[in-house]
Amino acid sequence: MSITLGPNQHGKAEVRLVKVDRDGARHTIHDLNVTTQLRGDFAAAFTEGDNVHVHATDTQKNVVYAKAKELGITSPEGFLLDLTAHWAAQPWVTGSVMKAESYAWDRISANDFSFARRGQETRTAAVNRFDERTFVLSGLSDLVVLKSTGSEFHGFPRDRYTTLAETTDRILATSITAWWRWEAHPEDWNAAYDRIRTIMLQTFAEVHSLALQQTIYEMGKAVMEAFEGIAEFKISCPNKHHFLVDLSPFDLENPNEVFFAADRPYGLIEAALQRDGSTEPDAWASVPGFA
Ligand SMILES: O=c1[nH]c(=O)c2[nH]c(=O)[nH]c2[nH]1
Repeated sequence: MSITLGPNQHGKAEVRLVKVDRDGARHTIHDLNVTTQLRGDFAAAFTEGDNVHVHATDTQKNVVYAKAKELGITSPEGFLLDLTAHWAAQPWVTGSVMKAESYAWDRISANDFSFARRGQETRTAAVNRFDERTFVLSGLSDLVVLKSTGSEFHGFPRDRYTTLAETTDRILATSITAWWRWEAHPEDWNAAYDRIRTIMLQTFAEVHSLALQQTIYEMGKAVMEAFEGIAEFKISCPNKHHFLVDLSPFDLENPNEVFFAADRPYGLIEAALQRDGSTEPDAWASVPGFA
């Protein structure tokens, strides 16, 4: 009996790429999850552990980031064709498969550099009756927003464990989960929801952020200023880090254009805002994570 190696391929899966086109003040973003796989004369790596032909998956990842900078992205198909052409020209490669998921973002009103991810969020509500008292909570979850500039983070303490560089221009991105408690009901629940969502998005877009902490506080404050009937506002926001890719090994500059969108770990910033310091712990008892 002989065992032979059949079809095989190797590559990097789920390369999270965010490319910001910074042509003037109005930015455009491309948010892709790219998977690359090569086929060709690579059998020896499987059968012998001989890597002499292997295009390392790490190299394949680097090509994704470098080509995003060198050639730009106009469509997922166009970008994948560019990657395919690159690999077709390399030795030992006889075939490949390049795949991408593309996440769509809508511009937040007229803002030049703030976006909300399309079609992700959930509107939430909870009515909790407790000892003859009825509490109404409204909220939303998974409202994903990103601004490609207008965000800084510096001035934090440094000690021997601190490695984070200070920045005056970074991507700020988060997925908003928020709840608010109504002390007085609005006239129209649906209109109130739409308005609150808009206020949160506008505030995210317009506040020049010195920290995600500041941004989420300002969002809650703006909502509570617009709706006197809201007595408490609670918000939980992961800081979805976007790391600038170092393209200098490829002799490319990267002036805040090509980013690695990391999924974990993430910062987690949470806050509760209260009108006149009032809180009703019973009202929150049934909302996980928001006790
Ligand atoms: O907006 C931020 N808040 C933080 O508390 C923090 N910590 C960190 O590493 N990056 C950031 N960003």
